[in-house]
Amino acid sequence: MSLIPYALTRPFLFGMDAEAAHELTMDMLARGQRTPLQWAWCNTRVDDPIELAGLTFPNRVGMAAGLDKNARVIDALGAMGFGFVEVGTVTPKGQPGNPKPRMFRLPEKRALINRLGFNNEGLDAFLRNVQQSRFRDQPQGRGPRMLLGLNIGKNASTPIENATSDYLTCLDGVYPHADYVTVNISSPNTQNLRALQSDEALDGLLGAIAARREVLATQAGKRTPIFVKIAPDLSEEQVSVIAATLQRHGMDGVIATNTTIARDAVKGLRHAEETGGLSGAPVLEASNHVIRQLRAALGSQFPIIGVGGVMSAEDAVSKIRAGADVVQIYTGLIYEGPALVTRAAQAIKAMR
Ligand SMILES: Cc1cc2nc3c(=O)[nH]c(=O)nc-3n(C[C@H](O)[C@H](O)[C@H](O)COP(=O)(O)O)c2cc1C
Repeated sequence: MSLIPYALTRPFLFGMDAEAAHELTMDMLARGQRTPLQWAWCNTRVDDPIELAGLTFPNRVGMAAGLDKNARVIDALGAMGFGFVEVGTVTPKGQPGNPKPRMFRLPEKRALINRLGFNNEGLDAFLRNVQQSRFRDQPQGRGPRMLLGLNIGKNASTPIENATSDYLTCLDGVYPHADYVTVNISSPNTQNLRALQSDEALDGLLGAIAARREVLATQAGKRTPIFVKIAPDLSEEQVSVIAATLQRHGMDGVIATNTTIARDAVKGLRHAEETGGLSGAPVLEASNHVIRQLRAALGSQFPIIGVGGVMSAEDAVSKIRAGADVVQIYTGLIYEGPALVTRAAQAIKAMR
């Protein structure tokens, strides 16, 4: 168990602007990781291994993308007991993202709205950080190690017609270093990005990615699984077309879902009308609905990573019941702290 209860830390962090609190926490995690300070937030990793997409996940709770966009604190997050940690979204070149303020708390609904816009230091810095992480050095004989997912996107300045080229640049870079790669086509904060989820665009993008993966697999001598991350704001028709396209191109899994642009659940609240993606409790049902549709369309064997609104152990269980094989958390970590990781992983383990 961690030494400092999050109940003591949270009021301090919530007293600050949301992005400033994020930056402060990231700096603290970066300084403390791989040192005795890590005891402040570490949890024993729940041992509940599962085979998925040819990988052994040590348990079924992961860190969702977007918290650690530059892959700075992989080891700190690993110490929280996650079975897998996804970092990024990284873009080929560094970029500042949207003007601040661009991250808002809606505490009445345990939610966040963000329009960060893939602020990150770019692929080279990202890969240097990934290579400095030490989580793969875990001694043998202590169960399967944590897995690392690397999440890729496109620069804001790249016209959408050239998006494929950005994804391929990132894929080339991250491929040898990833346990899995996530193709993020569902952020609401990069203009037209979500249009890549539509039939022809998706077909073209995934065709190119699948072809490049064959080349990379030969070069690297390993076949790295590729997951595709989708939005919750899709019709049933769109979900079924996406499901068929993923299978046609031999993708290894789907991550459902990203943040939502819907606001019905938060109407009237302070910040509710801010532009961006809404995450946390209000997105749980919408995400679970997409997961149920995906499971029906994809059959029982296709890997589904469920994400969106996991704020409690019960929410994590609801995602598995909806058809997810494993789950990820972002906003729940902000509201509940690292102890949620263990609680969720234990509750899922108890379902067996
Ligand atoms: C501040 C913030 C930044 C995010 N950045 C990314 C990102 O860069 N790439 C990505 O794939 N998802 C990103 N996400 C989406 C999360 O990974 C997740 O899919 C979404 O927030 C729903 O999960 P949650 O309700 O547990 O937060 C971000 C979410 C938040 C709150």
